[in-house]
Parts: sequence; C-alpha cells; structure tokens
Amino acid sequence: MTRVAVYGTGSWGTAFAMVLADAGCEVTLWGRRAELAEAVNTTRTNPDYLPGVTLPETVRATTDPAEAAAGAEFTVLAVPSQTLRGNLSAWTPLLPPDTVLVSLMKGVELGTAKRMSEVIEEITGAGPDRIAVLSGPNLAREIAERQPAASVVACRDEDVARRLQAACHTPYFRPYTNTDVVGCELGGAVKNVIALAVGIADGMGLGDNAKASLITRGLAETTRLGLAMGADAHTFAGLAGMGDLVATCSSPLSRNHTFGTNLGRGMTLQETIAVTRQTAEGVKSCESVLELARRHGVEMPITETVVGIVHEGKPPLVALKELMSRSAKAERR
Ligand SMILES: NC(=O)C1=CN([C@@H]2O[C@H](COP(=O)(O)OP(=O)(O)OC[C@H]3O[C@@H](n4cnc5c(N)ncnc54)[C@H](O)[C@@H]3O)[C@@H](O)[C@H]2O)C=CC1
Ligand SMILES: O=C(CO)COP(=O)(O)O
Repeated sequence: MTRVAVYGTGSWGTAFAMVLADAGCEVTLWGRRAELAEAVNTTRTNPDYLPGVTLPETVRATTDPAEAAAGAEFTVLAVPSQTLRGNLSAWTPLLPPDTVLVSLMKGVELGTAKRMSEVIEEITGAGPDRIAVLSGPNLAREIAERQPAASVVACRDEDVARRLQAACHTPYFRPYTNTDVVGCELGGAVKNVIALAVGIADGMGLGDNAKASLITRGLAETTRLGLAMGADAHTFAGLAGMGDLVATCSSPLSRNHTFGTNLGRGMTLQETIAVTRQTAEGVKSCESVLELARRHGVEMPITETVVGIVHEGKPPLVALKELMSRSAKAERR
C-alpha cells in the first residue's frame, strides 16, 4: 500500500487525504491541534473544516510530524502559503530521503515572491524531480462529498507525475499530468486574486458582463505573467488555468470570492478579515503577484486594482472607474 503523509488538517488537506485513501493509499494526516486529530481518529470526521463528511478508516491523524513522515512515498503539503517556510524548516529533517513533495497550496510567498515549489526546493534541497504540484478546479467541500472533479498533477519528471496521478485517481477525482509546474502554480495563485476582483464586483452589484470581462481579462494577465516566467500558454487554457478560475470566480464556496464580496458590499478590510475563518490566499498573494509582474515587466491591471482596494484603502467605485478608463488597446496586447 502506498504510504502518504498529508500536512495540514484544513479543508483541502483533509479532503485530499480522503481522495488518496479512496484511491487505495494509507494516509497519515498531520495537524497542530490534538483535539482535532483525536476527532479524526475516533469519530472519522473533521468537525471544524468538513462537518458531516465521514473519512475512510485508512486516514489516521497525528500531531507528531515524525509519525506522519515515516515511510511516506508522497509528502503532501496543505498549510497556508505564508507559513510553509517555517513549517517545512521544522519538518525537513524528519522526511524520508526519497519522498516526493507535493504542494496543494495556491499562493506566492510575501517578501520573496517565491512560488511554493521554489520554497520547497530551497528548504528541503529536493530537486525538481521530487517536487510536484496539484492544482485545478477543486473546491474542497465538493470533493469531500465525492462530487466529480478533474485536476492537474505537475512535475518536471513526467514519471513522477504519473505515479502521483495513480495515487490519487478515483471514480470521482480525475487527475491529468503536466510538466509545467510554473504554469500550474501561477494559475492557482493568480486565480485567487481574480476571484477577489470578481467577488468585489458581485458585492458592488455589478452584472454578469462585468464578471465575464474580469474572468477573461484576468486570464489574459495571468497568461502574460506566465509566459514571461517560462510557463506554457496551454496550461492557462487548461484545468489549472481557466478551469480553476471559473470554479473559484463562480462559487459561493470560494473563500477568496466571498472575501471580495464582503469588501464590495462595503465592509472594511478589518471587518472582512474578522469574519473570514479560513485561508483566503489572494489577500496576501496579490502583493507578491504584483511584485512578480513588476520584476518581469508585465502589466497586470486587475491585480493592481485588487492590491489598491485590499491594501491601500481605495474605494471600489474609484478603482472601477480607473480600470475602465485605462487607455484603449488591442485585445491581444
Ligand atoms: N479549500 C479548498 O477548496 C482548496 C484549497 N487549496 C489551497 O490549499 C491550501 C490550504 O487551504 P485550506 O486547507 O483550504 O485552508 P484551511 O484554512 O481550511 O486550513 C488551513 C490549515 O492550516 C493550518 N495552519 C494555519 N496556520 C498554520 C501554521 N502557522 N502552521 C501550521 N499549520 C497552520 C490550519 O490549522 C488548518 O489546518 C491553500 O493554499 C489553498 O489555497 C487548494 C485547492 C482547494
Ligand atoms: O482553490 C480553490 C478551488 O480550486 C478554492 O478556492 P478558495 O481558496 O477561494 O476557497
């Protein structure tokens, strides 16, 4: 039986642990809180993040990172992007030397503007053949209910991607392989920023034309950044690009979309943070994405607008006016 360690008992870590177990793996789920690990082991549920979902017997939880790591063929990381560096520094000495590190995270580190695979490489010293990314339209709650979804597993080494694909392929979860790690990571991180923009528009009461325009131009600016960073344009038309963007921008389950909606309705940033219990990666990553855009000389007007509203207190109506009155241009530039 393939042994897998999943670090992070939040909604996606727990739901993906279930996917792995349904695909035939033996999974150890690491979490910080003893009472939550105890609840998983005794009631087979994660009442804090996925109430009402029964987890398979082959998912066991622990608060001991060494116990989780032992014998793991895959080490899956599902903590907030901004805490990964600290978490992984503590776990690295415990990891099996050949384990494949799998990022489920959709953020870019603040300060360094590093993608999660870059942070993993820097901290663990693993080469690109041992670092994989899973990304796609994968709202955790739907997957925990075993509703059908497709996804992408990306690794520079295609054989490793195929091994991971086999480890998480179930009748309701269909992963495709890809070797474009940069594109998959950027697709996942930037769609959170665009989902904030769409949420703000929804909260302001704007219509479906505005939403479709933001999604489409959001994908255009994501692709521009990706191409400047060496990604493959096809990735952005796929599940980790367009697929995830559409799911996140249209679903009330999305934390980023909901965060934006609250801002668009007139809540302050502090009020919005106070009512947000879970990780909304775009709130911090919008600044890192903008930093990447500047470094690579790429225009990302929607990302810039989100940073203005979220971090600089720009009123959404003013931001909208500025976005709409930018100089006219050809669609493909
Ligand atoms: N929830 C979803 O539908 C999906 C989430 N993701 C991504 O997965 C990643 C994790 O997201 P979720 O599980 O949804 O978040 P969550 O907010 O549901 O859970 C986060 C988990 O990280 C833990 N955590 C928080 N601070 C920590 C720290 N300092 N050290 C260690 N652990 C800490 C929390 O206790 C919790 O277990 C994010 O990057 C997110 O973008 C990706 C696809 C789907
Ligand atoms: O990444 C996701 C779906 O693929 C989840 O989006 P949120 O983090 O906005 O909830």
